[in-house]
Amino acid sequence: MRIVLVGPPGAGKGTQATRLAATLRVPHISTGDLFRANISQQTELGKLAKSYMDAGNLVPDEVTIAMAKDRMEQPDAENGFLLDGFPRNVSQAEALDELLKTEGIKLEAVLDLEVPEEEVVKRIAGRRICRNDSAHVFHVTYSPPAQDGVCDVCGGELYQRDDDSEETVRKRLEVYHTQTEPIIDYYKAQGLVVTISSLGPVDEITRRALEALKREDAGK
Ligand SMILES: Nc1ncnc2c1ncn2[C@@H]1O[C@H](COP(=O)(O)OP(=O)(O)O)[C@@H](O)[C@H]1O
Repeated sequence: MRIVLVGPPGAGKGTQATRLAATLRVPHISTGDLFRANISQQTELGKLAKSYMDAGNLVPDEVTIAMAKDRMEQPDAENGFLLDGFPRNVSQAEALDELLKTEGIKLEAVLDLEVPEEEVVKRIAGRRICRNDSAHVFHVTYSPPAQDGVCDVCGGELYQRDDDSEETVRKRLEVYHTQTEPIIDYYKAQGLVVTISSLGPVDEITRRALEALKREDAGK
C-alpha cells in the first residue's frame, strides 16, 4: 500500500506510522526523522534544516522533495510506503504526484488524524523522546517513564525536541493550518482522504486506522 499520513504536530503520526508500517509491511518514511538524522550526523542538509525546524517553519521544498524522492526510490519502498510528514504543502503534493506518475503508481489513501488544538499543545509540551530510538516516546503527564529522564524500553536518555517548546509548537500549528491543511482538500478532490479521530488509547487508534484503510482498499 502507498499511504500518506496527515495531521497536526502532536496528532500521533509518528507513533501510528511505526505501528501501521509494521502491520502493513511497508517502510515508514518520515521527513522529520530524516532531517533529525541529518542534524545528528551534522551534514550540510542537517545544518540547513535545523534553522527552519527550530523556528517552526518548513524546510524549503527543493531540498525536502529531493530528500523524500531519494528515500522513496530505495529498494525497500518498491512495493509500498507510509509517508509521515510529506507532503506538507500543495507544491510538495504536486511533486509527489509527478513522481508517482512517472513510475506509473498511485496513492491508495491519505489518512487524516484529527485531534483538537488544545490537546496538541498539551501533548507536545510533555513529550520526551529516547535518544536511541525515536519510536520510544513518553509523556510526562499521560505515560511518565518509571525513572525520570530514562527510557523504560531500552534505558536510553530521554530528551525534549528543540522544536517542542510551546512557542515553536504554536508556530508549527499556524504553519500546519496555512500550508499543510490545504493538501487535505487537494487529496479530497482525488477521493483519497479517510479521516479518523486520534483521541484515545494508542492501540485503539491503530485499530481505527487499519479498519479505515481496509474499507478504503475494499472500495477501490
Ligand atoms: N515535508 C516537509 N517539508 C518541510 N519541512 C518539513 C517536512 N517534514 C518535516 N519538516 C520539518 O521538520 C519539522 C518536524 O517535523 P515532524 O518530525 O514531522 O514533526 P511534527 O509532525 O510533530 O511537527 C517540521 O516542523 C519542519 O520544520
